[in-house]
Amino acid sequence: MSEAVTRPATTGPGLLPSLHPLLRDWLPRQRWFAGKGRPVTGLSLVAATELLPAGGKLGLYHLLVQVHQPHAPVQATATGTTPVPGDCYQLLIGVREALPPRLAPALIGHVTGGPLAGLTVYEALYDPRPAEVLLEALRTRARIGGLRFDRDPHQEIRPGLVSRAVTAEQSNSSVIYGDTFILKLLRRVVPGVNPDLELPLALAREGCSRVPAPTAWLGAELAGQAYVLGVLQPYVQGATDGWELALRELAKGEDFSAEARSLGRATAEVHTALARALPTVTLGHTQLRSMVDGMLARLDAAAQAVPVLRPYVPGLRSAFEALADLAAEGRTWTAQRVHGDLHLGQCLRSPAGEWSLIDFEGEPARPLAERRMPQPAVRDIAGMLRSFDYAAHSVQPSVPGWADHCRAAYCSGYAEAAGRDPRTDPVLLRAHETDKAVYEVVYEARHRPDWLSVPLSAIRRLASNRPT
Ligand SMILES: Nc1ncnc2c1ncn2[C@@H]1O[C@H](COP(=O)(O)OP(=O)(O)O)[C@@H](O)[C@H]1O
Ligand SMILES: O=P(O)(O)O[C@H]1O[C@H](CO)[C@@H](O[C@H]2O[C@H](CO)[C@@H](O)[C@H](O)[C@H]2O)[C@H](O)[C@H]1O
Repeated sequence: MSEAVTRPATTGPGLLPSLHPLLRDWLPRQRWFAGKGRPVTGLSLVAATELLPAGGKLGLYHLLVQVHQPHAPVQATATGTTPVPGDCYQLLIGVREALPPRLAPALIGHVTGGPLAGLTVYEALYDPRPAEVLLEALRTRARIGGLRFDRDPHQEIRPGLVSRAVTAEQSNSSVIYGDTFILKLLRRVVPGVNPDLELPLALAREGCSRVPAPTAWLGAELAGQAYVLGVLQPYVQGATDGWELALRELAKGEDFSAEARSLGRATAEVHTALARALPTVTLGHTQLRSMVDGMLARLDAAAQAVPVLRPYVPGLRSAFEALADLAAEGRTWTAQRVHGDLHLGQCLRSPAGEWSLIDFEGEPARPLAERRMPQPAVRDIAGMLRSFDYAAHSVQPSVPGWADHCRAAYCSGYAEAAGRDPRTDPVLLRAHETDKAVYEVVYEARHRPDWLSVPLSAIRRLASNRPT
């Protein structure tokens, strides 16, 4: 194993003031920027680490930048609504005299003053040389300034793997190395244990092969708090994600239920391994009441933010109250760690037909503590059921019964592997599907307004308690 490399931090005095106007304009335009719709009034530098000095042909800075926005967003949490301070984002900034044409889409701007005056700054992750610097730091378990690069001592990283960008729509940013590894750099970062690393590591310890085992990771220690900043994992070569595959089959009018059934089995295997690896709890009346209160609070916050939801609020509330009623009668449920944002896009099918699950970050907008709480496994099942519905509603002409067949097959596959069928608890399932559809309404209103009609059609069904 190679020795850990330690280099001092260089925080580049005056760095942020010179980048400030450029980043202020550039940040809100990024797909992963979570504070869309509110002006950026200022930025502050949380940490800056020089990875390559700007004096050379290419300068490279790792930055953690806090973004100030007016009216701190109010987020619905399990217990109600909580104001959130300015979000902190991870940036990898390259500095060159001029950008080669292939990097034109990565341009952030030209610096006019300060230590970088006259230079061009750009988003460096998709430039092979900076991406190589990150891989090499992971490979050698480097310590650079406050950054900590680490890796599983049992997994080797070959030096010199060539990088390429992931072009998919993402909440974070990823780069692929030689079709061997994929590195995800988290964009909006928060202190604490991140489930995107925590759960795959726990699953690897359990010997669960449905989730790529983390090879290496990077983090930082800031003001006594640990941050996870990125995870490197094996790249599933030639994989197609479930969303793409489902749309392909839909376009041909083909049934997808055999795949849905194996996805159900894969989900159940992951849940079983998670329940073995990490603590489970029993949810009684008090815990259920607080879970339902969280769902109600998220619904209220969603209806405030997206007015078109308002007529459905009474019907949607009844889905949640029905669950609280069962708890009041003495029913209990088991809760465990779950994926938290499972949908077809989080499922990868290898050319051999094996399904893997990825992206255990949970719903990015939720507080970390909430994402790490044990929850009924049906939360993930509800996410997948919603996803079949999404796929069916996103094509024209629609294929009658397609989503219903997938949903039924998925539940059957789950039951085969887990020994329990989620359909035997319809009240729990409806409440979670409703919570997910409410989340999707907010997500689409914020990120893809053209898609709003997709979750809204489910909202109408769930509010009137109609079957699919
Ligand atoms: N292990 C992997 N093998 C192959 N492709 C992957 C792997 N992990 C992620 N991907 C690809 O990268 C995309 C983004 O990954 P994901 O973890 O979902 O990021 P985000 O949190 O930004 O949404 C996925 O949709 C998938 O296409
Ligand atoms: O990017 P993430 O994987 O973190 O998830 C977010 O974006 C998803 C869309 O890219 C969003 O998923 C919704 O749309 C999907 C189709 O594009 C659909 O399959 C999902 O069922 C639906 O929820 C997800 O909710 C959001 O957290």
